[in-house]
Amino acid sequence: MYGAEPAESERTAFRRAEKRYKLYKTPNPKSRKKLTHRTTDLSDVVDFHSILQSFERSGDPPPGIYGFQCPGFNRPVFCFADRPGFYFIPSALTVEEQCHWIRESLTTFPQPPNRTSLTAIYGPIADLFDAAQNQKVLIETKSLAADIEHETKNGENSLHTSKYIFSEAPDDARRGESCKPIAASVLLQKLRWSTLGLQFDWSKRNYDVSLPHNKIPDALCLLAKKMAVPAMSSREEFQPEAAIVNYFGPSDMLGGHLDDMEADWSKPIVSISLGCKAIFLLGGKSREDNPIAMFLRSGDIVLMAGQARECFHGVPRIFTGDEHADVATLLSHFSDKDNCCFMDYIRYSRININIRQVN
Ligand SMILES: O=C(O)CCC(=O)C(=O)O
Ligand SMILES: [Fe+2]
Repeated sequence: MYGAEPAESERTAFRRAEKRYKLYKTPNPKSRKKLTHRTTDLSDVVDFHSILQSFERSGDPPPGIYGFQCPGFNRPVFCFADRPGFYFIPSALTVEEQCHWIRESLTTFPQPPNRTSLTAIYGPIADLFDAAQNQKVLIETKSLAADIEHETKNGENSLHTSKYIFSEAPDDARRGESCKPIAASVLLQKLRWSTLGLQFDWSKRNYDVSLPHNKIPDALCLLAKKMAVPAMSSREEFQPEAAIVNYFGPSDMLGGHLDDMEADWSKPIVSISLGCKAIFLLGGKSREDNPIAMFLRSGDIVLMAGQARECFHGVPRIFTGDEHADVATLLSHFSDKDNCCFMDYIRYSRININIRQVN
């Protein structure tokens, strides 16, 4: 009672859970130089894949969880009794579909006019994944830089021009460059998000409808409409208008937050997991509520609608590497020569596509 105040970082139940599951590096007792990962107690993490297996065998879900069959779905959908509006659809996507959306997330989705986490620094840059695959480098070209300065001075819109381009060889690059070339592969590792459809402005935490954008791709729109059905009333259809694609590397995490910039919270956020396994924390309406921890694997889909839209949530942990990532089947689909670059990326990464109705 009279003990020291808890540190700021440990104040809330949500923060304590994040600390419990995040990746920690500790000194390796066997080697003075190397760091090792601290073992994490995963015994409280809900595993919907094993729940699905026993549910299909016996029809009995664990206490506090219920499963139901939704028309058009060949697998049951699960809910928590005390988190209305949250839906978990295990293995919603086939491995072929997962491969398709991983390819799209890396090649098409980061293309201008879609903005990415790199746009603020380099302007719109095209064909990042292709450039990384072909060992290209990003260079700043003096002539283009001068053009853009001229355009900007004349009040013209330079949203579609960038003074940075990818170049084949460092030798070529040296000619026009005014700063050090950056390997496309390094930039790809730094890619954290891209936005589709209506563009989300992270600095204002709002949708900026004045920014140029394309409509959400038709196939993604169709998938989201189909997957949203368990969370929609039978009279309404989900209308996807925006999507945020998150790219996670081995030590990345997404802190506890609410997604509250959409007008109608009765509509779900459709959230697709691809690549390495992760832990998802679903809190309550206060950061003081104890969050539920669950595994998210490639192909799982989560819906958050209604009351669940008011629940804090986050991703404190990604499991990379062959042992814990649960990506063996996925990797085997990418193992041929033409796809090995996707395999190299996804072995150590997770991608999340979350699709939203904004208005
Ligand atoms: O990565 C996830 O599974 C969740 C992503 C998320 O909550 C968000 O982008 O708002
Ligand atoms: Fe979110």
